[in-house]
Amino acid sequence: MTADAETAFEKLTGFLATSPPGRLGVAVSGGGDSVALLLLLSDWARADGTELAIATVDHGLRPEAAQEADFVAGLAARLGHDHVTLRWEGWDGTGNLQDSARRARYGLLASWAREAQLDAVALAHTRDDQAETVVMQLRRAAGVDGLAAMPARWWQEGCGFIRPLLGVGRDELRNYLRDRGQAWIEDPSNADRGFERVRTRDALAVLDGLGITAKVLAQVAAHMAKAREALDWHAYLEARVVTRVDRGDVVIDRKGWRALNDEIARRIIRAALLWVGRAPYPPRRAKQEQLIEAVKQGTTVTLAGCLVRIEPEAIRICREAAAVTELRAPLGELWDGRWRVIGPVEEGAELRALGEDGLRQCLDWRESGLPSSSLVATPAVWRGGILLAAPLAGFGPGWKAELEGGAEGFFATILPRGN
Ligand SMILES: Nc1ncnc2c1ncn2[C@@H]1O[C@H](COP(=O)(O)OP(=O)(O)OP(=O)(O)O)[C@@H](O)[C@H]1O
Repeated sequence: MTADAETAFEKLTGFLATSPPGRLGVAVSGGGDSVALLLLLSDWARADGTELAIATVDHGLRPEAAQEADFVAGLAARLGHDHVTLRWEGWDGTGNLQDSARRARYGLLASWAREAQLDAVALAHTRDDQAETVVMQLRRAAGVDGLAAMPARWWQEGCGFIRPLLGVGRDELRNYLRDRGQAWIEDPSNADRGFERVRTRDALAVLDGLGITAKVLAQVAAHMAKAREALDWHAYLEARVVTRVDRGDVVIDRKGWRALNDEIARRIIRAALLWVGRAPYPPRRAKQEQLIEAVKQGTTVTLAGCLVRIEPEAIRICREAAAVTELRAPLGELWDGRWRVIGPVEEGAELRALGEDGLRQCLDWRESGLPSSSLVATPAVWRGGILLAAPLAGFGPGWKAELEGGAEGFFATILPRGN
């Protein structure tokens, strides 16, 4: 082994030693980083007796993608590992394509891992990717969380993801591949200056001259990740004291919240918005700060699919009715990503928001103790225009609505996610 190969292999082995997976998935695009990861992991797996399974995502966006998947399949077969190509057909033409493709990729990998009963899926992000992420976050005036950049381990959609090469440089991996005589596919978008990441890569070459190397930037990310972990713990412990979950709402004690350190107070509000509003990302920092100012002034506001309602003693964060008006789900499936409604089987019935019309039919809704603004955004069972049940408003015997993950699910979102 060359020096580069040895360092990369040692770092990978050290990373995996902390919690060795029994069956490991590897996400391989065919690019240099992930081909190197595959080769390194294949050597490690042979020595360790671990089973590897390989997946390539074909986003269906470039004609070459199918050939790239075949290239990876061939390599996996040569190394003696199973390979699957996961196809994405879901882009509806709305939103940011890159972002949608990335989210779809993680979704496809997670469901593959769950089905194949893999303990984790490894991705090939390198120290250089980490450094680029830090610089891109600087541009967004990020705080501790953003500068912590990419975590080395995290859990998403029922699947553990790991990035065992975050401590290894891209050049080391390329040298390793050359030494092994292993080809890879160069992604043409890596040279497209239309992408922020490519421009950032060029900027890093300039920063390098100032001693701000990829290694230094990756260290900054590691320091920030430690700080983030401490802040998450602090926020979690305080949330336990000042916050409770009331059905689907998060209710924060106003006095207790006002006495908190600003950063911790912001984290608790942000967690509540994410959990109630189901958004993949929190609102921008400036928006969060405006919201906090409004809350301090005692003004009720809406943000990120939530209604933040000021009560005499509490800040009640509930789902915004307008955000769920169009949501529909068959009975038995999750509604609004978190509610499961259970009751007698009803032909032709579906889940929709209770809404104002529905609430008018729930004569005893006040007995629920929930404000009408919360109730209108709760799940109800409808057949056409007929309301069959509204479990949270006490309408329809034999029905109940349960929160997926329970109230603890909220507190769990504040806990440190792992670095
Ligand atoms: N089409 C793909 N099929 C399988 N794995 C992929 C694919 N694209 C990316 N990956 C995995 O993700 C890693 C990072 O890829 P890349 O840098 O292109 O993603 P990104 O979009 O910049 O980052 P991220 O996915 O974290 O947002 C790759 O090294 C590989 O492990």
